[in-house]
Amino acid sequence: MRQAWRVADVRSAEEALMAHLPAGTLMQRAAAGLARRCALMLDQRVYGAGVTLLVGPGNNGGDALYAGAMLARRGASVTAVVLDPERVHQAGLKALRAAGGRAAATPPATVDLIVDGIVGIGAKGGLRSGAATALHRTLERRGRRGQRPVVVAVDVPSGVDVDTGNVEGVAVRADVTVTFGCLKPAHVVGPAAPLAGELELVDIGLRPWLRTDPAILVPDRADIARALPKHGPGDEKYTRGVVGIATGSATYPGAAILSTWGALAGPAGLVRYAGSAREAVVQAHPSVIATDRLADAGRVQAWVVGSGLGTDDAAATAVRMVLATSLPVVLDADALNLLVDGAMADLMRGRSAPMVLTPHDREFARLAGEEPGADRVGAALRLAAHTNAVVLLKGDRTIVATPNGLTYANPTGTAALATGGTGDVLAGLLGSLLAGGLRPEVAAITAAYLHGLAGREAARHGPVTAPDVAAALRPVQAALTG
Ligand SMILES: NC(=O)C1=CN([C@@H]2O[C@H](COP(=O)(O)OP(=O)(O)OC[C@H]3O[C@@H](n4cnc5c(N)ncnc54)[C@H](O)[C@@H]3O)[C@@H](O)[C@H]2O)[C@@H](O)CC1
Ligand SMILES: Nc1ncnc2c1ncn2[C@@H]1O[C@H](COP(=O)(O)OP(=O)(O)O)[C@@H](O)[C@H]1O
Ligand SMILES: [K+]
Repeated sequence: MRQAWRVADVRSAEEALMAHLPAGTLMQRAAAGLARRCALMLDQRVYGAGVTLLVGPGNNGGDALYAGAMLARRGASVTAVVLDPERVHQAGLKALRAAGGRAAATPPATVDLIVDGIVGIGAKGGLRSGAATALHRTLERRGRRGQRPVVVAVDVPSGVDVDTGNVEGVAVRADVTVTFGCLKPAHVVGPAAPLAGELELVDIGLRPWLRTDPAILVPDRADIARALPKHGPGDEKYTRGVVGIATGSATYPGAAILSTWGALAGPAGLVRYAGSAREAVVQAHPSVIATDRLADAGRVQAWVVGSGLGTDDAAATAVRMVLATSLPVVLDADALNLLVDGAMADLMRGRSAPMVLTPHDREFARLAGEEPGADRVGAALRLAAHTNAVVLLKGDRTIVATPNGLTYANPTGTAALATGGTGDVLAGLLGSLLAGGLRPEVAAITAAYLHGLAGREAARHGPVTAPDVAAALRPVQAALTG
């Protein structure tokens, strides 16, 4: 599990660590890691390479200057575009000059590599106009072979909000971000996350000094493989768990087919369907046991209710019946819209069994009374605390937040999933994982992770539809569990 810490926690840890080290040690460690990655980005052809440092007024600029000095010593032609000469890191600039580098007001003609040292964890808002102009000008330059310059961001891509991952205004889009000590939220959530490009974490000895809980957890393949239930010779369908699906309708049978499809790709031993799309579901999935009425559905270990259900009386009755059980529940799409009703919301808040709400931004706004806004993690945590449910807030980097303050971010998102019906597949899979006995937050992040992998897998074969995503869920799990 990768972990991200907020700026205040990083600063406290840095202070504690620095008290034990000679001045400047941390910056030297950071710069060495940065220079090593820059050389790699130049395919180790450092001699003669055109390197432009964009240098802001703080320590982020200092990192860039020391790394630039190391590259200059290896024969690179290094130019520092200093944005605020009065506040530049003087010792760093001196080191660069001593190594044969130079400072200039504008970038040189040839730029193979841009080092973004404009601003790091001291950033406020989007890039200011001077920095934005220097960035754009440098990006217009070309390298020795006429190629566009590679962009390496120092710590974070400049211009992003480090604690929330929000981006307002101009920000750097990096090919690689070399960060120090630990990841920060902007690397893993919000519109900032894709701007970081590939992430490299340089160990500067900070980890033992990070004494607070991380703000965000990011699972990797091994975490997800571990979380998936293992089946053995003693298992039969009921021990694996049964998932009940109350989605879709005669008007929207597709939602029912897609959510049962997602459920069938999960660990549950049996999928039951209850609703007015019964015939269509059985035709599409012969292994599903289907009834018209929820009351006749039989025993399950978890329910999925919502997508394609509509918001009429029958839909409200289905949601109420599911909420009245003491089973884990996934509330998706129309179920979320019905929760806006006060009595229904009270019913939800009064439950003690696990619940997962799976809103996209508009559903979130209806439920919470406002859009998730700039701080998506904060917004998801507030809704989770208010509803006493795990909240899976969909997006490019889907967030899972728990009522007791834990946050996960999914790293496998892909824009290929931004197509009708993929959310239904996700809800079904999530229900199957709940029925399989996973804790709700683990089920939620596991579902999001697998769903993202399936989206990526489906996209390898062309434009993606929701059935493609459902069909890819099994092969991606097979690849994951080996
Ligand atoms: N503190 C430490 O021990 C270490 C810090 N390191 C580096 O130091 C950085 C933090 O340095 P600082 O605290 O000096 O802060 P920064 O270098 O991130 O920012 C400093 C200044 O940038 C300007 N600025 C803020 N927002 C801006 C914007 N949107 N557009 C243009 N300019 C803006 C402000 O004048 C601000 O004071 C880290 O990100 C990392 O790169 C590393 O050297 C590792 C060790
Ligand atoms: N721009 C995007 N990039 C990556 N993933 C996205 C994007 N937009 C939506 N998604 C994902 O696609 C899925 C869409 O779900 P949802 O909005 O409920 O669609 P539907 O109701 O059509 O099934 C979610 O898993 C969401 O995280
Ligand atoms: K930066």
